[in-house]
Amino acid sequence: MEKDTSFLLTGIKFNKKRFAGDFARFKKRKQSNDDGSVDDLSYFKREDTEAENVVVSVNKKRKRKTKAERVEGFSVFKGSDSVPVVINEATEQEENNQKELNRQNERDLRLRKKYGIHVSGNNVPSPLQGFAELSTRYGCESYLLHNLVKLGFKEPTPIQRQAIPVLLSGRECFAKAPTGSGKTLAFVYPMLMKLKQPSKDGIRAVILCHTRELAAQTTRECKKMAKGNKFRIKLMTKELMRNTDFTKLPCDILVSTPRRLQLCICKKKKKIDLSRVEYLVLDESDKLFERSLLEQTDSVVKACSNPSIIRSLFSATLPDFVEDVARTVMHDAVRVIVGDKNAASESIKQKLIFAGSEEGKLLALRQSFAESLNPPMLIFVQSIERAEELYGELKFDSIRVGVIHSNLSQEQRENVIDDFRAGKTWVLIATDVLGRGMDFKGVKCVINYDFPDCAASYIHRIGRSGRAGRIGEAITFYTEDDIPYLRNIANVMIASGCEVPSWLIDMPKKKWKKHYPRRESISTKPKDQEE
Ligand SMILES: Nc1ncnc2c1ncn2[C@@H]1O[C@H](COP(=O)(O)OP(=O)(O)OP(=O)(O)O)[C@@H](O)[C@H]1O
Repeated sequence: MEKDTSFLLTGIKFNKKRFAGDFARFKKRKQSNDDGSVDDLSYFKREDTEAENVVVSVNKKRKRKTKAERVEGFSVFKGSDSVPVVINEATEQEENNQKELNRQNERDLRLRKKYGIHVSGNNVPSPLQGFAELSTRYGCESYLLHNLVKLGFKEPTPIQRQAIPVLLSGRECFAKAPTGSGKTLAFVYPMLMKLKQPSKDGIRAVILCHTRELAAQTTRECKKMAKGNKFRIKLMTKELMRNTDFTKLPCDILVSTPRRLQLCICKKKKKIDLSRVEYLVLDESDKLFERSLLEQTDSVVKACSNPSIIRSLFSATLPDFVEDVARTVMHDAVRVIVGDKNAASESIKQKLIFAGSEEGKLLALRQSFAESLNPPMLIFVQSIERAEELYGELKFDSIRVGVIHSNLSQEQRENVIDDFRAGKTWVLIATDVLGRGMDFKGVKCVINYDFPDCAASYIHRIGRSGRAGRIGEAITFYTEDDIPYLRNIANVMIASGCEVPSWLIDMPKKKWKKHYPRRESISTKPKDQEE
């Protein structure tokens, strides 16, 4: 490949011939493992009796096969007259196998239908009936199951039911599932299971996140899930970049933004070696493929050159172009979609409010605080400048308000997040830097003070509330400038099961380019007093 071409966008196909060995290895991998003994399986709901039946019937199948082999041996001694018996047995065996396969397929279909899981790809592994199957089917180590118990997770979420078996069976995967539906565990857990034990064999897994905040959060989640094992899980911080000889860095899982990792790849001396990476996750993958991050993401994907690498893409939004990239770059990948492709999480009550003007927005906001302030609450605006302006307006009101955007130092950003998590701040004003991936427990309400710039951004922003099955609320202010784009939001609302007034449905659709209208500044000062 030429030096400066994009790896992701050149339509590279996996060379099955060249990697025939790996290909065969994937095929050979067993999906069931009978020796997983965990003391604590009773904690998990025993929905998995069907799965156990499958394991039992697979064993039966094995037994039958042994019988067939014995018959074959017998026929050798007995002479040719026993051959027809062998053929009959073999045919019977094949029929039974086929019947069992059909039954399994039906069970899979039923389970996928129940949880709104849609899959495409060859031989997609069966979804999980429950967490206990991680042990019975995949021999998951008991410390990992104990960690699930400690985290209070009783049942897998739909994306976890399907994506975990896909990744455990060594398949690449691109997945879309609603915000707050546990995608992090869906990619971290199989990674920990596959890595098995810590090793000093260079960097073994990489998780790319679009912001430092998300990278820090994902590192923390990884550590929680890996507790009890001595995996080296590292966050790519400025200090690490500055002070580390990457040629000597033992690291099982590295979590980073694409920019920081690219800088380490391009270092002249002691640069990072990603050629042994076995697992690569692109979280918020559609964001990573946007123009601003594409080049950096591309260099990381290219540097992860291990031919048997397992790559996966996760997001709550999966535009067609990301699917196209996934299909060209990935090998025999499985596509997993949970719910409707253009929907937001169904647990969020979505409202649109016509605020008339910029002044109207501020009035409406203050009025809603006066009627019922329901913290913690996030307010999204379209720019750094507007975030500061709104903060300037609200900081003297009797609410605890904070602000976050990319012009703050790393330390300031960390402090703002810590204060919000700790409940010291009730209302956090943010730009889209916080619009994706961040998991703040119990955010009750998201206000889109400024209309989002695209449908995906709407879905991610409002998805900061209504997480892990909790109820959330999303209020979106709009002015005349935003009216042409209302229909696009209405589509998301309809797809997520919200009621939408008929006049909105009748509006014409407008192709949504990035929507950043020039807005009047946020201020209650009379115009002649503004600086
Ligand atoms: N099986 C489970 N049962 C209950 N809660 C879970 C389960 N799995 C994950 N969670 C919790 O759900 C919350 C949301 O998970 P996570 O942040 O992974 O969502 P996500 O799908 O990545 O969302 P987003 O698209 O916004 O990034 C977290 O607080 C997590 O601890």
